Amino acid sequence: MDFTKISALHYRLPSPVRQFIVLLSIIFLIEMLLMAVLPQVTGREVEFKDALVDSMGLVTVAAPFLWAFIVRPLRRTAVAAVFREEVLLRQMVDGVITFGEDGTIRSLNPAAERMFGYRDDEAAGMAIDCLLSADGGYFRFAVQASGGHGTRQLAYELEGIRRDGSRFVADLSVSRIVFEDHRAVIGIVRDITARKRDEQNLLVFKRAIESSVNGITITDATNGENLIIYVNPAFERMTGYAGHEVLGKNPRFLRGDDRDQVELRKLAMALEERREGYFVLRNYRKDGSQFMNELYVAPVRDRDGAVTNYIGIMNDISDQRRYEEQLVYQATHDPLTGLPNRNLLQDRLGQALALESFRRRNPIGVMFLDLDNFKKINDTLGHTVGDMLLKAVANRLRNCVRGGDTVSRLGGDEYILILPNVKEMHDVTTVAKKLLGVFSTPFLLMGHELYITASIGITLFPSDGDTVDALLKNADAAMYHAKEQGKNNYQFYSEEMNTRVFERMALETSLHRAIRQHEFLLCYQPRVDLRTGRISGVEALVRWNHPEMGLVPPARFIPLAEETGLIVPIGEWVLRTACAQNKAWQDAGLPPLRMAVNLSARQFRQENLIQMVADALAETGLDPRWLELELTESLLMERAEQSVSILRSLADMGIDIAVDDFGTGYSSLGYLKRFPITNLKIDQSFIRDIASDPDDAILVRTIITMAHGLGMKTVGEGVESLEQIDFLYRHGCEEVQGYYFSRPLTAEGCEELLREERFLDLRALRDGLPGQRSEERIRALASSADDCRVTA
Ligand SMILES: Nc1nc2c(ncn2[C@@H]2O[C@H](COP(=O)(O)O[C@H]3[C@@H](O)[C@H](n4cnc5c(=O)[nH]c(N)nc54)O[C@@H]3COP(=O)(O)O)[C@@H](O)[C@H]2O)c(=O)[nH]1
Repeated sequence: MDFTKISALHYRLPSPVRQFIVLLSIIFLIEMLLMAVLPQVTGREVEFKDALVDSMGLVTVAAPFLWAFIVRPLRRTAVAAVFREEVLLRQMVDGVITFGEDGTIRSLNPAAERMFGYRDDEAAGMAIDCLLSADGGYFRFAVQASGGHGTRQLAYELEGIRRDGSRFVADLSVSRIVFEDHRAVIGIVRDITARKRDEQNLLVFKRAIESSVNGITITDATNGENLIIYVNPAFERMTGYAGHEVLGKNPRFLRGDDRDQVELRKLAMALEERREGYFVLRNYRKDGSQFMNELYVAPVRDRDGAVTNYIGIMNDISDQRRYEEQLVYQATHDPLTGLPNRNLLQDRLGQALALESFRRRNPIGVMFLDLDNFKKINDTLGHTVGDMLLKAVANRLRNCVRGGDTVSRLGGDEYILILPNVKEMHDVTTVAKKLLGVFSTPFLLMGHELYITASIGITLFPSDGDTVDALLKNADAAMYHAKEQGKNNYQFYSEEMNTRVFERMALETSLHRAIRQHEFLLCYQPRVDLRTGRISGVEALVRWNHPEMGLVPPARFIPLAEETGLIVPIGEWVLRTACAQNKAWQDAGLPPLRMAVNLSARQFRQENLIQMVADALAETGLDPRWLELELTESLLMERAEQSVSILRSLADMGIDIAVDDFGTGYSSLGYLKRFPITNLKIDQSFIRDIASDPDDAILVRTIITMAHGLGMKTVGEGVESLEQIDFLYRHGCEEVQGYYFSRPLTAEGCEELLREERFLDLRALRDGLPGQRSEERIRALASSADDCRVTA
C-alpha cells in the first residue's frame, strides 16, 4: 500500500500480516506451554526439541485455517468499514487534509480540493503552510501540541489560502494518527468566512440595537401572548422600566388605563392581521408621566411565513408634538392677545360659510372693529401702554360675545368678530351696541385712565358677500364709513361704501404715479406784517395737478399720503422747491421774505429730518433765517419730549418754528415754554367769528397775550374781513394771512405781487375808523390777487 496516498482512515486499518503472525505466535506459545505442563500431568517426559517440532507442526497445520477463517474475514470486514468511511470522507463537506509531522501534504479529500482549488495529486508534497497560514509558526506549534496523545483533537482558526491567492477564514481540527511506524496528522478544514461574517453582522446589529436612541422591544408571537423577550437600553431610558421588570409582559402595559385611543384600535387590528403598522400612542412611564409614543411595529416571519416575533420601535415624540402644537398655535393666533389671527379667522369664516351655504338657514354676521385714535395713544404713551390696551380690549370683546362666536385680531387695532347663526337683524345691532358699550368704562393702564372708542363695520352673509374676502372687504368699507360718520358708531355695509373705498384705492395708485411724473406744484399765500402793512412772508401750499381730475386740493390727498407714507417724498419735494423759489426771488432782487413750509406728522418723525432740511438749505443756498417750518399743535404734543430736541436742532440751525392751527388741540404750557417756537398761527376757526362771537374774541385775545408772555409772535389765519384785521391789529397780533389780502398764488402771481410791492394800508386802522367805508378803502388798497390757478 502506498502510505503517502492513504486516506485518513486507512491509518486505522489493522495490518492482516501482523494479525496473522500474532495469532500463529499465540498458538505456538500455547502449544509450547502445553508441552511444558503435560509431563507433570501425565508423568511422561517430552524433549524440548520434540515439543518445538510439535508446536511448529501445529502452527503450520493451523496457519491456512487461521488465514482462511479468521484473518481474511476480519480483513474483509475492516476493509468494508474502511471503504464505507472512505466514501463518507469523500462526501464530507469539510475538507480533509492529511499531512506529515514535517508539514508535507499527503492527500486532500474532494471537499478540500474544492476549498483550496488544488487537485489531490497537485497538493501532495506541498507544504501545509501553502494552504493554511498562521502567524509565527502557530500552525506547527498546534500540530506539535497535539502530538503524543493519539487522537486528541485540537481546533484552530487560521487563514486558508486558495490556489488563486484569495483567502478565507478556516476552522481547523487536527488529530494526530500513529499507524505502525508512520505518523501523520489529519486536518479537518471548514470555510467559516460566512459564519464569521454572520457573527460579525450579528455583533453589529446587536450593537446598533443597543445604542439606538429608539426604544426597541422584541416580543414572542409564537404562543399568541406576545410577551416581551427583549428591550434595549433606550426603552429603559424612555419608560423608566428596567429590562427585567418588563420581560415576560405584554407591551400593552405601557398604555396604563388610557384605553380609549383610536390608535390603539388600529394597533390591535394590525396585530390581528399580522402586518406592520405605524401608530402614535399615549403611553405612560414608570413614574406615571405621559409621553407620546411614535411606534412602528413589524412582524418577523420564519421560513414558512409564520410570525414568530414582533419588533416594536418606539420614539418619544412628546417634545416634537408640543413643538408642533406650538407652531400651529403660533400660526393661528395673535401672539399679543392670544386671539385667533387672520389665518384662523379665514379658516373659521370659510367653514361657517360652507356650512351655512349648505343649510341656508341663518345669516352670518361679520364685524370689523377698529379703535378710534389708537395711534395717538401709541404715539403719546408708548408701545407698552398701546400693547396693554390692545390686550385689555381683546379681553373685553371676548367676554362680550357668545361661545360660538369668534373674536380675532387682524393686527394693529383691528378686530374681526364672526357671529354665526344670526337669527334676527336685531341680534347683530344688539351685539354691535354691546361692543361699543365695552368702551364706556375707561381702561386703567400703568397709571393712565384711558378713554377710547371704536368704530364698527358690519356685513352679512349672504346678502353682502358670499366669500371670506368679500365679507371682510365690505366690513372694512363699512368700518371706514363709521369713522367718517364721526367714529364711535357702527354701520351696516351698503354698496356705495365700496365705491368710496375704490376711489380711495384709485387715488392712492395715482399718488404713486404723481410722484413719478412730477404732477405736484406749489402755490404761495402771502402773509402781511400788521406793523408795516407789507408782505413779510409766504406759505408754500402744495397742489396736485391731476391729469383727469384737475387741481386736487391738499385736504383730499395729504391725509392719504400721510397714511401711506408717500408724504415723505412729497414733503421733501415741497421743502426743496419752496427753498429754491425763495432763493430765486432773492436772487432776482425782490425784498427777502420768510418762506413757511408745512411739515406733517410722518415727516416730523422721519429719522433723517434734520439732515434732510439741512441738505435742502445747502443745495438751494437759502439762508436758514428765511425758512419757517409749520407744525400742528397736536403733532408736537404727541411726543413732546422728543419734539423738544428735534425743534431745538432746527432752531439751532436758525430756522423759525411756527405752530399751525393753534387752539384746536391740547397744549401743555410747560412744553410750549420749552419749545423754541417763533410764531403761533391762530386757527381760522377762531378768527372766523372773532367780531361776532365774544368767546372767540376772548380766546384769540388770550392766545395773543399768552404768546407774547412766552416771547412768541402771532399770525391770524384765514383772515377774510376788515373787522377781523381790525380786531387782531388792536390786540397786538403781528401778522395776518387770508383771502382778504390774497388767495394762494402761483409762483409767477406771487412774484408779480412782490414786484408791485402791494401792501395793506393800515392808516384807517391806526385812525381807529374801522367800518364799511374804511374797509372799502383798505380793500381797494389791498391786492385783488389771483387765485392759484394752474396753467400747465
Ligand atoms: N404737510 C403739508 N400740508 C400741506 C401742504 N400744503 C398744504 N397743506 C395742508 O393742507 C391743508 C389745506 O391746505 P389748503 O387747501 O392749501 O388751504 C390753505 C389755504 O388755502 C387756506 N386759507 C388761507 N386763507 C384762507 C381764508 O382766508 N379762508 C379760508 N377758508 N381758507 C384760507 O388755509 C390753508 C392753510 O392752512 P395752514 O396750513 O393751516 O396755514 C392745510 O392744513 C395745509 O396745512 C404741504 O405742502 N405739506
